[in-house]
Amino acid sequence: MKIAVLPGDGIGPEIVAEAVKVLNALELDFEMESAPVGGAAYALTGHPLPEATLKLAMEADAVLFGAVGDWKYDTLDRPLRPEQAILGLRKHMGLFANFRPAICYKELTHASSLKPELVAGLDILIIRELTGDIYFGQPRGRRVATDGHFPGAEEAFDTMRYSRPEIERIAHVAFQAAQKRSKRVTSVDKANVLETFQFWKDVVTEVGKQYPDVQLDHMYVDNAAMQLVKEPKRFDVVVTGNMFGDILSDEASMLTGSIGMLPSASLNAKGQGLYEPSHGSAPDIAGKNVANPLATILSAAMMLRFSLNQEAAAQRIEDAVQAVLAQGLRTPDIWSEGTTRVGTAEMGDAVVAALR
Ligand SMILES: NC(=O)c1ccc[n+]([C@@H]2O[C@H](COP(=O)([O-])OP(=O)(O)OC[C@H]3O[C@@H](n4cnc5c(N)ncnc54)[C@H](O)[C@@H]3O)[C@@H](O)[C@H]2O)c1
Ligand SMILES: CC(C)[C@H](C(=O)O)[C@@H](O)C(=O)O
Ligand SMILES: [Mg+2]
Repeated sequence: MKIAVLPGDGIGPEIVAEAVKVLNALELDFEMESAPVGGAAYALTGHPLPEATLKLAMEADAVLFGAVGDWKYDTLDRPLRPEQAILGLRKHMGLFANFRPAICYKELTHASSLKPELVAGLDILIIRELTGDIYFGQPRGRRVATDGHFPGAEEAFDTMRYSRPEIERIAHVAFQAAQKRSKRVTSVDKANVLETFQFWKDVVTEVGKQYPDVQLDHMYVDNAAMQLVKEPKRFDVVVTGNMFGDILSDEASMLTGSIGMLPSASLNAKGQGLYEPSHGSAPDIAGKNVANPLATILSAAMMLRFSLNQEAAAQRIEDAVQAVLAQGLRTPDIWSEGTTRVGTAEMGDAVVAALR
C-alpha cells in the first residue's frame, strides 16, 4: 500500500508531519512518499501541481494532503496559484464526493462558540459535491459587458452548472451514507432563485424514491446557514453543491470547537481517496507550532477506513484523539480555562502515546 503525502504550504507541513508520526506509530505495512504541492511546488518548479506530483497521487492507494495557499501568491495568474493544485487533484482524480463529518467531542462542548447544550452530542455528516458547480463551470472570465446594468463596463463572470449524472451520483452517496446513520438527508439548495438548484432539487427528489427508508427534506441554503447555528442537531446527512458545501462546512466546523477539528475525505468512483483537513494553510499561524493537527490526524483515520481497508487502525486513531482530549490537552484554538495548552508537535506526540 502506498500513500502519497502532499504537505503543501503554511501550516500544511507541520500538521502533516504529526499525521505521518501517528501513521508510522501504527506499524502497519505501508509506504509513504512525499511530493511538493501548491505554493511550495510553484517555488520549486514553477507550477503548483507538477506532473510528478499528480502522477504520484494518481498511482497511490491514497493521498494525504495538508493545505495549499499563501497570500504572497495571490497576485499570480490564476492557473499558477497554489489553490489550483487542490482543484486540479480533485478534477484529475475525479474526487466528486467530499465527506466532512462535524462531530463535537464531549470534551470540546465548551470550546464551541455556541452554547454547550446546542452542540453536545453533535454528529453531522456534510456531503459536498466536489467537482462541479460554479467552481468548474465554463465559460468564465472577464470581458466588456454588452448588456446588463452597465453596458460597456468591465465585468467578470462564472458559470454555475450541474448535469443530471453529477447530481444523481452524489445523491446516491448521500442516501447510502444516511442508511448507515440516522436515515435522514437534508438537501441544501437555492431552488427559489437558481435554475441549477431547482434541477438539483428535482434530481435529488427522484433519486430519493429509490431509498424509501431514508427521510429526505429540502432546505434553502440561507435557511440552512441559520439552522446550523440555531439547532444543529436537527441535521443528520446534509448534501449540497460545491460552493454551498464549502461555506456550510466551515460554518459547521465551529460547532465542533474549531476548524482545526474538521477532517475530510474526497472519494472518486474507483474508490481512490484524498484526505485533508477542511481548513486551509492558515498563513497567520504557520511555523509557530500552534496549529491544531487533529483534523489532519482524523483525516488519516478516514484514509485508513475508506481507502486502506484498516478499520481497526482508524478506530485506534479516533480513540487516541478522544483520549488526549480527555487528558485535557488542547492546542490554542480549542483551549479553555482548566485545560492544558500544548503545541502542534506535542499534540501529535500525545496522540501517539495514547494509541492502544
Ligand atoms: N484545501 C486547501 O488546501 C485549502 C482550504 C481552505 C483555504 N485554503 C487556502 O488557505 C489560505 C488561507 O485561507 P483562510 O485564512 O481563508 O482559511 P484557513 O482555513 O487557512 O484559516 C482560517 C482561520 O482558521 C485558523 N485555522 C485554520 N486551520 C487551523 C488549525 N489547524 N489550527 C488552528 N487554527 C486554524 C487560521 O489561523 C485562520 O485564523 C488561502 O490561501 C486559501 O486559499 C486552502
Ligand atoms: C482552497 C479552496 C480551493 C478550497 C475550496 O474552496 O474547495 C478550500 O476552501 C476547501 O474547502 O477545501
Ligand atoms: Mg473551504
